Amino acid sequence: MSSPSVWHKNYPVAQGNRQSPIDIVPHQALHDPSLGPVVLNYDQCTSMNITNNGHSVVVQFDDSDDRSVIQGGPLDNPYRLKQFHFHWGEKGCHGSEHTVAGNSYASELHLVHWNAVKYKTFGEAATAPDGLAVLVSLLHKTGDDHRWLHVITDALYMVKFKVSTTVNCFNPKCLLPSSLHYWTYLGSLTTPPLHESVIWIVLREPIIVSEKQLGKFRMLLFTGEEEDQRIRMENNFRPPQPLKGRKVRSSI
Ligand SMILES: NS(=O)(=O)N=C1NCCCN1
Ligand SMILES: [Zn+2]
Repeated sequence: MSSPSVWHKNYPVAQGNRQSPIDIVPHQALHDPSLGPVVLNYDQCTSMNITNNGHSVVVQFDDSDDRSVIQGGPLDNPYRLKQFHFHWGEKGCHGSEHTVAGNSYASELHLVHWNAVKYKTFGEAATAPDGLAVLVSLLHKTGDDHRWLHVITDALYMVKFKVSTTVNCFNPKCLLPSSLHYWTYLGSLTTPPLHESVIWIVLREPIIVSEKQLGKFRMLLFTGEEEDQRIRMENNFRPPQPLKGRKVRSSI
């Protein structure tokens, strides 16, 4: 994938008014008492496979019905879970896309949902201003393993190259922190085509992961087995973008 600094050449919206990620400044966020809790109804068995798609590792879900949805919070409809994926760095505490008061985390989990009430397909929703909702878990590196992340990190060796393997009955609720307090703002996809179609819901509390678990993400490759070059998949994060007058609201 090309560098974020040149994306605007092919995707002028990269310099738009609601781009993501952003730096979240907690004391500048507006507490909005009308913001209710986000409600997650993730059916256990809609996960299907884990894929190295050449720029991240993605767990896909069966989104043919409303078994796994998010609703409430800033959302006017239930949004259907389609996939989750991660962004990470090459070392230390860099790798998240959103930052909090200028501080980045080692990695960031994106749970991608689409508004199947208003739109017929994910593709259609992905170009609509209220089409997508992405729930974010920030991954903080300390010493301890995350007890459930190992289910994903233990499968990564099977998708070292750009391939896919099955993942059954994985409920991503286990990758969220105990508190569902969040910041929310209107933004975009953080990868091309950078559509300005995402309602972002960033959970305030990070989850704790270990260096060993992060290391397993970093041994993934951007390249396929048949390619001569072996390019490690790391630093697949876009840096914070200008706020352009947007307001970030807080649930608490
Ligand atoms: N990092 S992101 O904003 O979630 N970007 C995405 N691009 C395509 C499909 C889903 N998500
Ligand atoms: Zn993402």
